[in-house]
Amino acid sequence: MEREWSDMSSPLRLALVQMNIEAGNTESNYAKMRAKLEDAASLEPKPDIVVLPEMWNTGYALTEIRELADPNASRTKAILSEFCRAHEIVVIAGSIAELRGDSVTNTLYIFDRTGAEVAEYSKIHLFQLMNEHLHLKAGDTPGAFDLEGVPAAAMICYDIRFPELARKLALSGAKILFVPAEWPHPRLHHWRTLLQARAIENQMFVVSCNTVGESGGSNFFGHSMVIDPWGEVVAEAEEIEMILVTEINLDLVDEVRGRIPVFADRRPNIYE
Ligand SMILES: O=C(O)CCC(=O)C(=O)O
Repeated sequence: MEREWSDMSSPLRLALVQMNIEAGNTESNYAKMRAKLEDAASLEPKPDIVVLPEMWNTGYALTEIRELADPNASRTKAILSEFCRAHEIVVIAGSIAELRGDSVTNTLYIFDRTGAEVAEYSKIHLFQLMNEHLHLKAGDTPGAFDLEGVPAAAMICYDIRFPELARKLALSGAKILFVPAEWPHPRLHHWRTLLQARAIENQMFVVSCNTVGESGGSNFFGHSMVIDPWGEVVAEAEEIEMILVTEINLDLVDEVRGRIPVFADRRPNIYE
């Protein structure tokens, strides 16, 4: 019998595609992504959700990003929607550089098992250290969405430095936070600590998918991670191209929230 997503007692099988991205070479990146998606779909057992990293279509080729970005995400949407429908898999489609009118956004799409687009989220906090603010347009809407009955949310890379955004998403009910990223050396310590902190303080699963290897002059360390609502690392990738596979049970969110009632104990009238 087909499993109901709203049946939280069933484990969810996750596959995180940690890959190297060739900055500026969209053809190579689309071809590689298609091959990795097929690899993920052929895993036994088949994953429920496949997660992709940040800006996988272009990498950080920011000075030529207008020419490279996918106009209205149409190429990306066609490929991913068809993949999801064919394999009955949900895809958290990392993010892509998308041309919208005169601007380029760093936008994440989510497709359900029928291939329907569930939600989109554009990165709210642009990373000045890598000049994102000079080339990209920031989003202004938090990424909360419903994944076939599961309250979920997304942030992109640098966004995880902003606990107030994660808290807002948790308060909206999110039990699982997806974080596509292109997070480079030397800040592995920040990456691991911030992801664990977001999981602990909000008592939710954090599922982060990073890129790996040299790209556009930066070195990305991988270490994609799945962290449970206690802050325990359920799975962590190495510094190589790989698909990180694991299972989670969303029941744990309610259990942890029941044991330490952080949300009930908040006193927002004092600090908000
Ligand atoms: O915050 C960081 O250290 C890395 C962020 C980043 O690389 C990004 O947002 O693309």
